[in-house]
Amino acid sequence: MTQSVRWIRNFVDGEFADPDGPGFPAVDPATGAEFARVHEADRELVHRAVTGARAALHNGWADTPVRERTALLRRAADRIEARFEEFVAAEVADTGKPVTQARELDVARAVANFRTFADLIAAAGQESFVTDLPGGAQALNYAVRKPLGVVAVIVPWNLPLLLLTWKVAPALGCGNAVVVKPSDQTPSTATLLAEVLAEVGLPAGVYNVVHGFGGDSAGQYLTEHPGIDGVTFTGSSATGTQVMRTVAPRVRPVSFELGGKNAAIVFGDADLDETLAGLTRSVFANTGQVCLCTERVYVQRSVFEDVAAGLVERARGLRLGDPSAERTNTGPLISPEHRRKVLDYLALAEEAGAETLTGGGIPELGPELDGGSWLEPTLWTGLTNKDRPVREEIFGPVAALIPFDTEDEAIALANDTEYGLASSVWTQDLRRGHRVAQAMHVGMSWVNTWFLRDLRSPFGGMGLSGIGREGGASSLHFYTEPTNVCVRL
Ligand SMILES: NC(=O)C1=CN([C@@H]2O[C@H](COP(=O)(O)OP(=O)(O)OC[C@H]3O[C@@H](n4cnc5c(N)ncnc54)[C@H](O)[C@@H]3O)[C@@H](O)[C@H]2O)C=CC1
Ligand SMILES: O=C(O)/C=C/C=C(\O)C(=O)O
Repeated sequence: MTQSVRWIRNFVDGEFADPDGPGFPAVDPATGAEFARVHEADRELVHRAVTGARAALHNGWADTPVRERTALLRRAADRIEARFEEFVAAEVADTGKPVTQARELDVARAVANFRTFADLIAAAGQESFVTDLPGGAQALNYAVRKPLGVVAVIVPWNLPLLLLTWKVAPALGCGNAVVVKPSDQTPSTATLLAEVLAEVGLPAGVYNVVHGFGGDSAGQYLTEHPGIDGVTFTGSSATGTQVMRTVAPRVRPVSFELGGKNAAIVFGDADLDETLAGLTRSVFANTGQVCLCTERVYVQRSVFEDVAAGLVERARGLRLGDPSAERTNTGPLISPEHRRKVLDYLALAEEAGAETLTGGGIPELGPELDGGSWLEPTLWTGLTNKDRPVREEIFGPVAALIPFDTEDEAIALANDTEYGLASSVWTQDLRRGHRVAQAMHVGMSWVNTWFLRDLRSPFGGMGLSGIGREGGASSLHFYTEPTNVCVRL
């Protein structure tokens, strides 16, 4: 008896569309096994999603009272909690990430994203100014914030649900309709979210999902569509550039969170244990596939050997293996293609004369995981800022350790990059911590911690790392357009 195929479907105008082609495979990166087929949206389906979104705005969603929209966000959070383990299982199947991480980071953050933006939007006020005029008269200026409109939400595969809800929650809360294009590699949780949002009463057409690839597929069809009013995108800098070109003729606003080549600076006075624990997270979390991950570790010469030895020990202690096992804390890379890219950087590092302190190869994890995209956590010394593995985003469980002598030298080395996303500074001298953190040419600068998030704070990068910020008031600004009203009193 042939088993029936499990389909991951597009959600358009309040309904799951029936698959009408061969689709493409959904593959478990831990094993390499196909577990479902994904319905690739064609141009016509993307068009239906965008026009359905526009109709939903006109049919009342954009004018729904804020208290109803925020109540809906809260119900969505409750419903994700009720279906928590389904979301965890879907995220683990798509990414191969450890189940513990999916629970503690990815799905927990999805709930927090909905609740935080419900709170923020419910409490948001509006700008107003009283303007003094000659002769004692006055005018009142106030800005009314309106939804941006139909927002294209394009997200990558590394933190699929976290990044999706980070954008969808404020977008919906501000009264927009969205068309979501998840990565072809991680289609499941966006689809599950469609079920949840329908269950909690979101009107048809307000949330749409179109599956597919980038160029010549759903991503391009969506960004080319004249009916979208803005794009929020997280992914590579190269794709960000492409999206920007596509929307430029129609002058649509973009919010881009792109790549990083993030530095950590470790001073001689840093608490060694705390620093090693922090660096282990910042280099290897999610197998190095977080835009915030550290790939350059600058260490003051006096503690270089201790930091290198300690980090090697901790890297070797990471537990790669079956993602569903509670003890596993490190998963595979997302795909064979991505592992090929990371392996190419390993070869480049060797050519540049790097010493590999640990890792550098493909681990043997047993026959069940042989088809997965596994890679050993890897640390190098002997590279400089001139070498490509120290200049280009690798997006894997790898970092270069580089010594420095003075604070000024550390700042110069860390800022010697075209990216500008995140940094971390490790020191017990808090004056220095503030000073160096502020000198970093980045959007997010941590001191004695990493990836500690307050969702009210601005998040994003400069240079090749992006345009604009999301989080807190920054999200509310991106997902709305102000109309300033000036009344002569
Ligand atoms: N948050 C981050 O900083 C991320 C960085 N990356 C980096 O990007 C590299 C490539 O990974 P990809 O998955 O190819 O990332 P990507 O940036 O190409 O893809 C991200 C999203 O954009 C879509 N997309 C791609 N081309 C598009 C186009 N022309 N128009 C509209 N949408 C488009 C994709 O389908 C996906 O949903 C990785 O090796 C990594 O270095 C990848 C994922 C996240
Ligand atoms: O905490 C967040 O909102 C986002 C974290 C990570 C990314 O944006 C990323 O890896 O792209």
